[in-house]
Amino acid sequence: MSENIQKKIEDLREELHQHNYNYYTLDEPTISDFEFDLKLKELQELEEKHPEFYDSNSPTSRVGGEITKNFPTVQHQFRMYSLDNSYDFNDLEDWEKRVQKALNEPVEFVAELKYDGASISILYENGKLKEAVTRGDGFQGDEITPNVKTISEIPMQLHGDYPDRFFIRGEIYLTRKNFDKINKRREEEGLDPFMNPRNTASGSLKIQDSAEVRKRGLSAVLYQYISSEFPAKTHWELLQKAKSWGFHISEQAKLCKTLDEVKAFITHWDTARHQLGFDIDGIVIKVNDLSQQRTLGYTAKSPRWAMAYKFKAEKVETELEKVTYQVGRTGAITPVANLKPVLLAGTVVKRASLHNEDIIKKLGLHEHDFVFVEKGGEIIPKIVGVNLEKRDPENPEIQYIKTCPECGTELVKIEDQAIHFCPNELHCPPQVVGRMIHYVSRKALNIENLGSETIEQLYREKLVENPADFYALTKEQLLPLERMAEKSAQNIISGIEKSKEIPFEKVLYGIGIKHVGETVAKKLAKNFESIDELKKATAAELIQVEDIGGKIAESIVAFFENSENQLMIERLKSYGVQLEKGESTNEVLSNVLENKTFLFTGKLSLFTRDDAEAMVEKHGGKNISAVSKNLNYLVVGEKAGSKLKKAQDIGIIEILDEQQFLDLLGTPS
Ligand SMILES: NC(=O)c1ccc[n+]([C@@H]2O[C@H](COP(=O)([O-])OP(=O)(O)OC[C@H]3O[C@@H](n4cnc5c(N)ncnc54)[C@H](O)[C@@H]3O)[C@@H](O)[C@H]2O)c1
Ligand SMILES: [Zn+2]
Repeated sequence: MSENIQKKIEDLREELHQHNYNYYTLDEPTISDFEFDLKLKELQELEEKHPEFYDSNSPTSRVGGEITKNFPTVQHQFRMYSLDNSYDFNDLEDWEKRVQKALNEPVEFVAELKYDGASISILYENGKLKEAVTRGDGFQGDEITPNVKTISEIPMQLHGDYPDRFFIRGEIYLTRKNFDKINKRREEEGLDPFMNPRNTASGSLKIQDSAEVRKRGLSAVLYQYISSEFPAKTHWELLQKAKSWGFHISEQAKLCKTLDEVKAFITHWDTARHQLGFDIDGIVIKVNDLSQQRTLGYTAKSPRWAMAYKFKAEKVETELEKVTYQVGRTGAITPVANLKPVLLAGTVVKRASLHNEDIIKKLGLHEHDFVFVEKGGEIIPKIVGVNLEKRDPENPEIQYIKTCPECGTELVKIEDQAIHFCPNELHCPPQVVGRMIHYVSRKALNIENLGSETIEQLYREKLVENPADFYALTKEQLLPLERMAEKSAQNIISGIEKSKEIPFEKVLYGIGIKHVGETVAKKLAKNFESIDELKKATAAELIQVEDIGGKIAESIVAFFENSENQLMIERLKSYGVQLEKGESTNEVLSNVLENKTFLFTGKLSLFTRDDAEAMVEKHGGKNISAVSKNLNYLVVGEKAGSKLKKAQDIGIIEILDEQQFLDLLGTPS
């Protein structure tokens, strides 16, 4: 019996650890927050009943995030906690009773919107933004100051009578408008859209290049002042002060004298939230008086003086009109449920994604079923169940299609993948267009002004069918297209012309050989002088190249065996596209670093990481991505964190500062 319970507890812990990792580190949760919270609660109850299985590492007693290897690690001077959750008024009333009992005096609350983003702690010294750190595991976080400085709502310089040194905490989030913008751009570049604003905001903060972060257009709201001394007696006053120093605080925060006022606030925002331009996942209720907060204190994971009330995802019932199938630009088939329009979470929903055949089978969908639709963390709502009572027994089960709805080719299903594909890569219309969109995208041939809509039009007019056709286009052919002005036509033509200067490795990525992404293309370009050399290589030879496995090798061979691809390559060559290595890619300055491996960590000030890595290569060395016994040199900038520690532990790795690295190259700085 107790063995069973122990196993159950351990399984739940393991499962929740995995979900934490998906959510906080990968920014790609696989279950809804509600489901996550249910499991956490189940674990909590089991642990309470069985204290013999206590573990301080359990997801019930730790904040779920972690630090990453990509930024300097900073210890939090004041620990960052999570919040206790409640999903109904009963839980909330229980919390209030506990608070009243502990304090035994009147209590006021502040109710605030619970912004759905990523938490941040920012240190200000003498009115200047000094350092911004993520919550991490609550004890230490990633120092991401340059990224946070790109957010215009976070002041670099305060005004008014601010204290000399304090921390301010808040949430970094994305407005729905900026989220849509990002996804529109991704779509134009042929990339998959991001799932939801929360995960995108959190993921954006982890980008290494702050110029790229700036483009994301993040927002911030600040909601907690922390220091060893407080310039006020209540949380509410602190918020007003923070505002006077220049911080963006939530306009909707409300001082509530009673729990009833709090409940009214919650009820109001449960529906009004859909009119906000950003996502909130609940309401946070805090005890206003700071000395009362101190009396209440903290549990292992959360303050006792605060409680989150989380909104449940709204669920509605509607009729399934029919299932249609979309063919993506990579040939992947997505089944889509077309629904009788219904109002859900403030928007009219007509479609829901069904993802793949397995999901349809799992739901056991029949034609014209009445289905339950929910809007969880995802952009597209999802079908979560069927109302069997309303099913007409005459209606047959949904049969998944066997052939491509766009080109009629028989679909294939790749082993251990749930998804069906149309294998007709070269002639299935969405795939043909997808390939051309990929060719012009920023990381490939970077042909500006040639967007996906224009490419679709050109394809419809039968002016282009593969990337080589771009080079035969004339301005006269472009001008009759819808919404095409003289100037934009000219820009497209010059953009195409300019792409002839794009280096070989990018062209190699752009021509769209399956499984050849940016990194593989770079590796190939390094090992083969020209496309002709690459074409001659056998699968066995290709596998000799670092990072090229059997799957990639076979795909490369198959690409060049195809006569249409051969023709396209010859045409690209005749137009002057770079199909062999230019001088810049293999520029060698010396071989002083031959057989030596390098890794850079911390904040570099003499050069950027990209430049440093390029220098290593130009002098015959190699960059590797992790600290291990195979590493010869770790070059450390300011605030190096876990990598430095690990290198010191291994003991045999030479640790250099930036100047010592330059000395090694014999380059005067
Ligand atoms: N779906 C999954 O796989 C998965 C995995 C892990 C966690 N989660 C979700 O994340 C939650 C746990 O995350 P958490 O520990 O960040 O807790 P939380 O999100 O429930 O609450 C704490 C956080 O709320 C934020 N917040 C927003 N507005 C605030 C305000 N006005 N005042 C104070 N804080 C405010 C802060 O960032 C704070 O750290 C779970 O409830 C779960 O729903 C989901
Ligand atoms: Zn097809």
